[in-house]
Amino acid sequence: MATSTSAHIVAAARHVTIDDDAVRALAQELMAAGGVTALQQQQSGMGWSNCGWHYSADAAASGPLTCQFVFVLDALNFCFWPTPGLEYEHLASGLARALEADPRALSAAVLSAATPALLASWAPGFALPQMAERVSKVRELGAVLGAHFGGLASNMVQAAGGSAVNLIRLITALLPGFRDEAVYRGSQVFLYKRAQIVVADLWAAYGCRGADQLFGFRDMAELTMFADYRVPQVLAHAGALVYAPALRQRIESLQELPAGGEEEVEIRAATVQAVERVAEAMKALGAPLLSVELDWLLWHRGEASKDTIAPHHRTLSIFY
Ligand SMILES: Nc1nc2c(c(CN[C@H]3C=C[C@H](O)[C@@H]3O)cn2[C@@H]2O[C@H](COP(=O)(O)O)[C@@H](O)[C@H]2O)c(=O)[nH]1
Repeated sequence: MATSTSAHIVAAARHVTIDDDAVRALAQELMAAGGVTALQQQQSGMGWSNCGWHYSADAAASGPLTCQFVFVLDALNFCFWPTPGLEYEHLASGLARALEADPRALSAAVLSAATPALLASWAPGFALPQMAERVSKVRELGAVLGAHFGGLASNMVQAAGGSAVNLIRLITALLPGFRDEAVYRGSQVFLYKRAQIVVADLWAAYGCRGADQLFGFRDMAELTMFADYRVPQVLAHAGALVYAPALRQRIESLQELPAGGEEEVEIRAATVQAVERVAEAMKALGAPLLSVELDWLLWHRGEASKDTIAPHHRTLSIFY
């Protein structure tokens, strides 16, 4: 769904285009840089090591805590940029420390009664932007897990029966905070960044299993990349995304783009499409990667270069 609706937008876009020569060049560069092997390294570590988090014991035993952690983390995995220096990994490591201190730290009861003080304790030293919004996202998650799944996100995952698409449908049906949708010139577009990243992070955290195992999925190939603000920054730097001069000027002068506006939706849709095309180009070069795997490669690349390349777009979002 995310792929098809974003394709229509790219065809009609006025502010963003995709440069297919740059797409091919980026694919070649990723191949030359050992993209696939770096990915395999990431896949084993999956960046979890960069959160200083040691729940591999729980994940190896197919425990429920890793799953609970991922759902809470990705319910909050948006819009860090308003707080200088705040990054995803600060929240990830803060949540991990909370769990290590008390395995009940992310129970549905605790989540349902979340307060700004509790969330602040998950990112010590940083003022989380949009705190009221973040508290409501955590309370929403706690209430739904308590009402429908015995308090455990792992029960929600089991209800999806090994299908990533079913899990995304469950998440977006029950948790309004994950309904990352827009109306672009009268047509509905589904981006579902956090709903998809929950599934991909679960898959990675439990060791990229097949559908025959708990926390495994048979249809990860159906997912798109996660339309955030870091990957478009990497694609624009590579010339794969080309912004109209007026838009480029707004982004480079750090002017905010309104959420749901034409420019923001075109950036996100073109990012989804451009990554699909890079994946196609890498497949043609002999490196068949899932869009989610290519996403991680590009995201980690963005983390490494974010302060040296042109700035990312700034939208005060709750979706990414
Ligand atoms: N497309 C995509 N966007 C991702 C992620 C992640 C973290 N996942 C990795 C972490 C451990 C595992 O290795 C996962 O792979 C965060 N974001 C988004 O980036 C944005 C910037 O965040 P920062 O630079 O912190 O401020 C923000 O919108 C945030 O929502 C991803 O993987 N892909």
